[in-house]
Amino acid sequence: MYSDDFNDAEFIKFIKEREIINSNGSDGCCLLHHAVINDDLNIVKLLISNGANIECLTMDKIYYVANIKLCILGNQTPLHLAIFNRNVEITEYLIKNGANQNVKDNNNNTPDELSSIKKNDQAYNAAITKVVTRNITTAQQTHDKNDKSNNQIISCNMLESGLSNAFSTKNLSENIFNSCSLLIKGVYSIKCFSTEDCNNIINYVQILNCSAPNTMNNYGIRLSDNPELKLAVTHMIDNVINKFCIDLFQLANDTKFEISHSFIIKYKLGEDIELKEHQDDSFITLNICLGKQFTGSQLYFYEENTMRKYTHMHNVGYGILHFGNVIHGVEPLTDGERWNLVLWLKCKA
Ligand SMILES: O=C(O)CCC(=O)C(=O)O
Ligand SMILES: [Fe+2]
Repeated sequence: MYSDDFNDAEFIKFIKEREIINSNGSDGCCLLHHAVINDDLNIVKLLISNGANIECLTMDKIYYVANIKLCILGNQTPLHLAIFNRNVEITEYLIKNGANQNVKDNNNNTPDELSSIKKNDQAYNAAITKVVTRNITTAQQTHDKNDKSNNQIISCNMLESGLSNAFSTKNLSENIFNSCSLLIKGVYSIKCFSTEDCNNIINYVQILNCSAPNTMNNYGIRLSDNPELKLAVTHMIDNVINKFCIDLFQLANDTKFEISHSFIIKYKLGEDIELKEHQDDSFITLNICLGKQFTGSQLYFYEENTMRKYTHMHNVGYGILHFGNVIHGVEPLTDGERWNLVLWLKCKA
C-alpha cells in the first residue's frame, strides 16, 4: 500500500510532517489499522517503530463498498483487526509489543473473542474481514415519527410478559439501525433484542405447544399457531426490517416483504442438535438468537463464488440477516439449549 508510493524514509517523513501517524482518517481508521487490514507486516513494524500507538482505536464511520453503505466498527485496535484477518505474524508481533488483549470493540468483543469465534474456520481470510457497522440516523428518525402502530401488538399477555416493549418499533429501530456488521457477502449481523427482551420472549414462548417448525427441524414452534406472536413479528418486519433491508441491499423503495414462514427452532441434546447444509425457501432470512445457554451449534455459511466456509457463533439478542440462497448449516450443539426465532421473507408480488 503505502510502500508502493514512497520508500520507508520518505513515507515516515511524509506522515511526520503532517502529524498524521496517530490520526483517524475519514474512514475511521488510523494508518496502523490500514497496515493491519492490508496484512502489511513491514508497514506495521515501520509505523510502530516511529511512534504509532499500538492501542489506536477505530471510530464508527460510514463508507461505501460496492454500493452498500457500510462503516468501520468503532473501538477496534490493530489487534482486533489482525485476529479478524487471521494474520498470525501480525498478531504475534502486536502481542509481543504489548498490545492489550482486553479492549472491547463496539460489538463488545475483545480480540480474543474474535479469535474464538473463528477458531474452527481456518480457511477464512482477509478478504472478508472488514467488520462494519451502520448508523442510519435519518432513517431511524423517520421510523420514530411514523411509529403509530405500536398499539396494535399490545395485548394483555404481551404487555405483562414485556413482549410489547421488545417488539416496539422504537426499541427495535434503536437496536437495529445503530449496529450492523457485514460477516461475509450477503450475510449480516444485527442487534435486535436486549438480553432482557430475549428472556421475556423465551418465558412467553416456552409454554406454547411445540411442533416441528419446518421440514428439517423437529422441535420448535410455528408462529402460525400463535397469532399474537405472529402479529408482533409482522409488525417488526413491516415497520423496521423492511425499511432497513431496502437501504442495506439497495432494493427498490416500494419493496414490500411478507413473511412466508416464521418459527422458533430449538436445539437440545437428545432432540435436534444440528442442521444439514441447505438453502432457505426465502429471499431473505432473519435468524435471531434468543438464548438460552449453549455451546456449539455454530451457524456456518459458504461464501458465494469462493465457497469459503465462514463459521459464526450466535450471540443472544443478535440476528443474522442472510440471503436465503446462501448455503448454510448448523454444527452440532455440544451442551445446553439454543432457541432461535427464524423469519423467512419474500417480496410481495
Ligand atoms: O441458526 C440456526 O439454527 C438456523 C440456521 C438457518 O437455517 C437459517 O438461518 O436459515
Ligand atoms: Fe436456513
